[in-house]
Amino acid sequence: METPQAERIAKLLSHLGPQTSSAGGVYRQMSSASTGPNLKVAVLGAAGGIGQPLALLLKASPLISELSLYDIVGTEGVGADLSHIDSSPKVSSFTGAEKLPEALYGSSLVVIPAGVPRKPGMTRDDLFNINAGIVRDLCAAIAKYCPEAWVAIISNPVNSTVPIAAEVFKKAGMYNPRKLLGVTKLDVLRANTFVADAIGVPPERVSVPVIGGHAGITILPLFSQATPRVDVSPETAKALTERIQDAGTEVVKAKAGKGSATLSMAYAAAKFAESCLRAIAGESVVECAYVESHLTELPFFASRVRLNRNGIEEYLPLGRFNDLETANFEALKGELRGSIKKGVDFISKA
Ligand SMILES: NC(=O)c1ccc[n+]([C@@H]2O[C@H](COP(=O)([O-])OP(=O)(O)OC[C@H]3O[C@@H](n4cnc5c(N)ncnc54)[C@H](O)[C@@H]3O)[C@@H](O)[C@H]2O)c1
Ligand SMILES: O=C(O)C[C@H](O)C(=O)O
Repeated sequence: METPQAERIAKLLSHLGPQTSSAGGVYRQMSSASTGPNLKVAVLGAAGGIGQPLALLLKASPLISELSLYDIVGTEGVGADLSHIDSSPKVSSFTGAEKLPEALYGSSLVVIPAGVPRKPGMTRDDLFNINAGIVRDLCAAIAKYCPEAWVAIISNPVNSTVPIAAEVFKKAGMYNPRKLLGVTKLDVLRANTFVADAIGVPPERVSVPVIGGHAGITILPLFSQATPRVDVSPETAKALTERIQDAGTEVVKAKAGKGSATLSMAYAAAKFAESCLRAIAGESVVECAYVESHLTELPFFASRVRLNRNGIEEYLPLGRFNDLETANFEALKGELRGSIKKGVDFISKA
């Protein structure tokens, strides 16, 4: 049952996000679970382009008791602003490394959008030199101060930053691969949107699994497993695949030096976080995520996973590929393997 307060928030903010095929818009989903547990969620990089709208969306979640905002600069202003919204989550703000332990302590879920974004002409891998160290240090703190937390990584290059996190956690002796998730949800939202346009149905009704990784050709949408049925020519399927693979670059170009996707990413991350919180609360939830995996010969791979209170409960089979998907699957392996190795080596050879 929705509480009046949650209902108000849902109404006030519902214009910001469309309904989804699975269970309604992000606010509606959050409100409908208003009787859920009290959970602390930490956002690391909370004052950034993704962090701020993500924090706003999470402030509307009745599943959250404390929204802990952390950044190396400017967190207090964001926190003060959000704290005036009359929704349940209590906002706490922490700036600077010395405040990180307090920001993390007691968290059930840590979402990490900290790090630099791309500028036109860059690949996600070009961010490695800066973001690898940021993710390493944040994960070392998570290992110390909230080792039981679920960790959702947004910082690019995701194909490498998730293996980095895994290695840091292994070194700390607390690694649980079932609770470490690379956020690839934006690829799913994009696939749903572009396919909906192509087949002439509302995007809310479309669900396209996207597997592989989160960079260029490693992003592999599976139209053959979409609902509703995607009946398009091979040429259209190829063009759609390429648009989904290049969608991040499309936004980087359009922002012309002012960063990469922030608003769509915040929306995707809020929905993803909500799925994690629902799972922590005991629901069974299916999401696509980039995780340590044995479904392929690659040690990390994005696929559909079923989440429950312990993290990943089940790695859903990849299913049958059509010819285009088979070719794309073969094509992505080299790049993804290289990105994983680069992340692992960054920690193990340090
Ligand atoms: N996974 C995805 O689908 C996806 C989508 C979009 C962007 N991204 C990535 O997310 C990251 C953030 O993008 P953005 O647009 O929000 O960038 P941004 O520069 O606007 O914000 C990043 C924030 O991180 C903070 N930060 C830097 N170092 C930090 C540290 N050590 N600890 C805590 N915070 C720190 C900065 O102060 C800043 O506020 C980028 O790496 C970008 O490529 C991923
Ligand atoms: O493209 C980027 O650099 C950001 C993000 O990974 C995206 O897919 O939008």
